[in-house]
Amino acid sequence: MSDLRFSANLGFLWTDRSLPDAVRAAKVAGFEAVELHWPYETDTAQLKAALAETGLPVLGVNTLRGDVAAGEFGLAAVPGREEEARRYFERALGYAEAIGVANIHVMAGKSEGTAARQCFIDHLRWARDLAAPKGVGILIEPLNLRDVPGYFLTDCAAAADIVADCGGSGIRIMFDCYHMQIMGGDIVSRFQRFRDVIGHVQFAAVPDRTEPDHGELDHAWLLPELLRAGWHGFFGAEYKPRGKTDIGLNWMTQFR
Ligand SMILES: O=C(O)[C@H](O)C(=O)CO
Ligand SMILES: [Mg+2]
Repeated sequence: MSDLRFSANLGFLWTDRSLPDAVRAAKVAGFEAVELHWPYETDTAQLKAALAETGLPVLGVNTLRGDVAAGEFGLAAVPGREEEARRYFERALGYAEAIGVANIHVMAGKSEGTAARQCFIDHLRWARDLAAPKGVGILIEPLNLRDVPGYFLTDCAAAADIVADCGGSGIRIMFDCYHMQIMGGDIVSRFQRFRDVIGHVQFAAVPDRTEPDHGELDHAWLLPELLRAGWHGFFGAEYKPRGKTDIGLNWMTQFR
């Protein structure tokens, strides 16, 4: 593999296997890290064993979204839901400590306005102060409004302001090229502008969020360009395979 290091997002990849077996599959495919969405039903001992066996680090887990059937997508920026949001964070932190996870993605939820922003900031400060002594960082991710109408956080500038208002340390932006392209594009200059507060990068084809081998974004150009723009971390493959995950992995060969 070139200088690019890839992380397999197991919320989308190898979902036909148990999570421990998905970790093993990621290792065989050449990924150098994994990231999870909501692994909470998976036994931590079994997951830990697969991680130890493969040596893959876990870059992140998400806080729970709430009542998904009712359209909820996180609670951290939803006034009136503060206690539940804190319980979700504590659950994520407990799981992160049990298996060893670098970051928790705190999901903001659907809301708007100054009360929602203040609610999010209060939650993030509290969460960061709880997680930092345990060596766990916080990520916040602007999402696109086409997939998640009404989501509170949709824009890097707003996310960077929130990080600053939280005091700057321990909280970073998850820069997902898929969402960024849908919410205005200009990905490389946006990355450069917010580089100092970016803590993870993800990608997928736009517009269909499948393998990064077609569509609006030329990943063979974009990902090395982000390295040139100063990114030193992993690139999270957060796409929904068109078929079996293994069959769609040819996109990786262009980076070898
Ligand atoms: O959908 C995404 O891009 C996220 O990274 C996520 O974790 C859940 O929405
Ligand atoms: Mg993402």
